[in-house]
Amino acid sequence: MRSAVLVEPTEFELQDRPRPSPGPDDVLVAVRDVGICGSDVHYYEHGRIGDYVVEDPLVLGHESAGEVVEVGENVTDHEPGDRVALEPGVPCRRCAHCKRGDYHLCEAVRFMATPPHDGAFAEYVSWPADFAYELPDSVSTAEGALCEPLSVGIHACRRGSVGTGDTVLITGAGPIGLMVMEAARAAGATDVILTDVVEEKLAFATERGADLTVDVTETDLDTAVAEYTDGVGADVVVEASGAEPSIQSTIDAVRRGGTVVLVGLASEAEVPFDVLEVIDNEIDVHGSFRYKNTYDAAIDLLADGEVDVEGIIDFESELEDIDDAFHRAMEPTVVKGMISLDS
Ligand SMILES: NC(=O)C1=CN([C@@H]2O[C@H](COP(=O)(O)OP(=O)(O)OC[C@H]3O[C@@H](n4cnc5c(N)ncnc54)[C@H](O)[C@@H]3O)[C@@H](O)[C@H]2O)C=CC1
Ligand SMILES: CC(=O)[C@H](N)C(=O)O
Repeated sequence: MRSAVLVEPTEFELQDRPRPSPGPDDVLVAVRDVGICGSDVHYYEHGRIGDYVVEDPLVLGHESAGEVVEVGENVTDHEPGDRVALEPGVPCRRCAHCKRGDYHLCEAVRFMATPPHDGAFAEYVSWPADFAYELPDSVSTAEGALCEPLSVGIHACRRGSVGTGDTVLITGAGPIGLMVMEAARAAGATDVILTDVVEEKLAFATERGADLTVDVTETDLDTAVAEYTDGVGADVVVEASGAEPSIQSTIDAVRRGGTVVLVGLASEAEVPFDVLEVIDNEIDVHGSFRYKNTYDAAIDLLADGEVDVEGIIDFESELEDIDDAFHRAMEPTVVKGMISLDS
């Protein structure tokens, strides 16, 4: 089968690898659509993210969906022809975190495209059947693939308890910030503010329904949020840029008693944070790591037309053009590139 393998930083090789055989509890999926995530681009450029280092050739891609072509002998809930979205992190199912339901925090998780585990830029993937979610006819496989970043958005909104009538400030209008906006709207937020440092990203956020956008290179965020909320502050702030000044700004922009959710990964682990403001204003600060139990919700929201994920796709490329696709994905105004496979 055709596989795009990262053999060195900035070097993909198209290899012919053996087609995997599904284990007894697995489905074999013919991959149809895979999103290019910022983390794929980071591995491509630098060969590592923090402690995760690409030491051996690696297949990238963890936002994927396709068609089931074979099922293992124990699989009863899928059959060939089903179209499925693949949840990319499979936990051990036995550790304390898994047993208490926090399977996304499993330290032995096998997460696609995180070294040493291969991802989905390949013709076929064999995957545990219970981490393959059937797509209804109305949901495309491109949308199925984008259930992954949408899941990050849903989990972040759950972590922030976003609810009806809330004003939500999202810092960073990349794919994750935009998916947080979709999830926040679906959770009942009535006012959504997005920030960025790239004008085109903010224009796109406005097109997609942001009530207010703030270019933080030109406008003071505190002042803009205070004006919009009559001096109260945002109910929930979701940080989705990873930029240090943006992380720091969350504390001033949230209302007293409000919630800050940190999603963006800072390039340095230590970011100075005003602890006294957190205490004085009784601000809840939550980390948000990937997601758990979000795929069913994501698919239902897509099927009901409650969220739009396909609108963030800038371009689709074939597996053979993956090098070009990664270069396009690096352009600052591009939100989402996809790799599509036909057979
Ligand atoms: N916690 C988790 O489970 C996950 C975290 N992430 C992280 O979330 C962040 C966002 O992911 P993507 O949208 O894919 O990244 P991205 O890089 O495509 O988007 C980030 C956006 O933030 C903007 N930005 C940069 N500096 C800013 C500032 N000072 N204020 C406001 N906006 C600023 C950029 O122009 C860009 O549009 C990244 O740090 C990524 O690593 C992504 C997936 C899962
Ligand atoms: C941090 C990422 O972008 C990636 N989706 C992951 O969950 O590892």
